[in-house]
Amino acid sequence: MLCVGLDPEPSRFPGAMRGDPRRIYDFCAAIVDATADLVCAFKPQIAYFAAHRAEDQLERLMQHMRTHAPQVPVILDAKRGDIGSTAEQYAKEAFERYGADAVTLSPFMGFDSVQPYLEYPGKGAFLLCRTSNPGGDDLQNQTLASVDGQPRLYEHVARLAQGPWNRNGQLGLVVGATYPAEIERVRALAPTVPLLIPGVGAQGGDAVATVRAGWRADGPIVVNSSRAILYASSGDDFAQAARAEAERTRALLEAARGVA
Ligand SMILES: O=C(O)c1cc(=O)[nH]c(=O)n1[C@@H]1O[C@H](COP(=O)(O)O)[C@@H](O)[C@H]1O
Repeated sequence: MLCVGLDPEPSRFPGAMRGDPRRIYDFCAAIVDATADLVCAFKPQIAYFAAHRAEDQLERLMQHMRTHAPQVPVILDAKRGDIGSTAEQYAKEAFERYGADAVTLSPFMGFDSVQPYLEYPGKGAFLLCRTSNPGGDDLQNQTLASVDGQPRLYEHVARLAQGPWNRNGQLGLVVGATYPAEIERVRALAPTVPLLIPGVGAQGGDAVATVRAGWRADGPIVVNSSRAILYASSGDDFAQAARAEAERTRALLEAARGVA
């Protein structure tokens, strides 16, 4: 159930790497090598690469993961969302340029903004549903008076992803570990779609409550932790420390599933 998020921030790199954006690949590859046998996915966040003009390092990292951890799917966290013709370019970027297995998307622009990603057989898209940040409330918790039953916006997204939008079983949903009650609600509405759940670790989400609310034998969950694992140590033992933190988080998730 554990996904390690790859959000490289050079100012937090250890030792001689600190502050050097040219070491983004080296840092992330070391984390990948140290944790690959513990995880069900890796999730590189594209902004952490693009902000440093390090897209070439992201390409190398994607290649590294394919070669050294071919069993681990890679979710490119890009949170895209645009009209169909532009979405086609974003889909090409995610699936052809970077070779990602899945991508994160904002569903705000509607089904035609999601459809181009679904043209890639075997690839997945996780739609933002109830995000981990406090401001997620501002729109996602609004009631839709025009829809039957007057659901909240995030509940409507969950229904669409479980039903009419999920034409080939390629959709999943993003729900924050910081709101377990809402994870439970999403699970009731979307019992079988995979849930990507960020927010454990640095954002303080409850790993045990997350698993109890979201995990089902026929409904997988992918629980992401980024900073708590990446920066578990600021010393030269950073990769070992990342592994230890990943083991600790994974054990918590597994224990919670035992009683789920
Ligand atoms: O789509 C995401 O991955 C995402 C959705 C969400 O609701 N909250 C959220 O934190 N994320 C991402 O998940 C990661 C969380 O990082 P940490 O808080 O360091 O574990 C970041 O890359 C965020 O961009």
